[in-house]
Amino acid sequence: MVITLIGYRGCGKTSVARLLAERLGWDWIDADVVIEQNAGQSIKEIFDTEGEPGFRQRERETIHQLLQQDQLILASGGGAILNEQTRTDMQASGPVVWLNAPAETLAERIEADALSQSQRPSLTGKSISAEVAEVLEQREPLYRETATVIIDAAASSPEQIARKIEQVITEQQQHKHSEQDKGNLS
Ligand SMILES: Nc1ncnc2c1ncn2[C@@H]1O[C@H](COP(=O)(O)OP(=O)(O)OP(=O)(O)O)[C@@H](O)[C@H]1O
Ligand SMILES: O=C(O)C1=C[C@@H](O)[C@@H](O)[C@H](O)C1
Ligand SMILES: [Mg+2]
Repeated sequence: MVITLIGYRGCGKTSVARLLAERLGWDWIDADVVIEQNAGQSIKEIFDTEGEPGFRQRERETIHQLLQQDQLILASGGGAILNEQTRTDMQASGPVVWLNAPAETLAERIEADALSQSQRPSLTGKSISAEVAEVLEQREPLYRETATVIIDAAASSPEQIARKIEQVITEQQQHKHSEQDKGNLS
């Protein structure tokens, strides 16, 4: 089983993936980092040389591979859910957790993170706050549709969020098993 974290840049996927993996004793990995390692280029360089379509193809292939692992927390890229096959692959591999936060919170976090800004290409050429508002609105239905768990990622710390995810997923698994037991008895 793989637990996949989805959500816009700055929602906390990397921070929470590490903490959740520690709690469960699982591995964690960041899809963006694997894409960069495989390409030997930064995401910005991939966008420059291959355009967004080239990056998206690499992203789809990388996530497909990573989802073959077991006991893994996968921090996906902010736009990974744009691909239908990736959405289906994520759901088939285990719980998909959307870290949901308002556009203003995301923009504040992205603006405060100089490293992220230098390494991540602009998607629209607009200011960060205008881009987050516009792109989040487009993607929100896809995050919602793909998620099997939705978590408020603005109101609490990464530690609290990791604890909450563990709790919700454990409850969902217990429910699934008790439904299967009922099916086996009937
Ligand atoms: N729950 C939180 N409360 C406050 N700050 C947070 C929270 N989660 C993450 N942050 C901060 O927001 C920034 C972005 O977090 P992080 O890198 O984990 O997000 P991400 O979803 O992996 O972003 P990206 O898509 O750019 O990789 C970091 O500076 C992190 O410390
Ligand atoms: O939101 C997006 O489309 C992106 C988010 C990042 O995680 C990277 O995957 C890349 O910069 C694209
Ligand atoms: Mg990250």
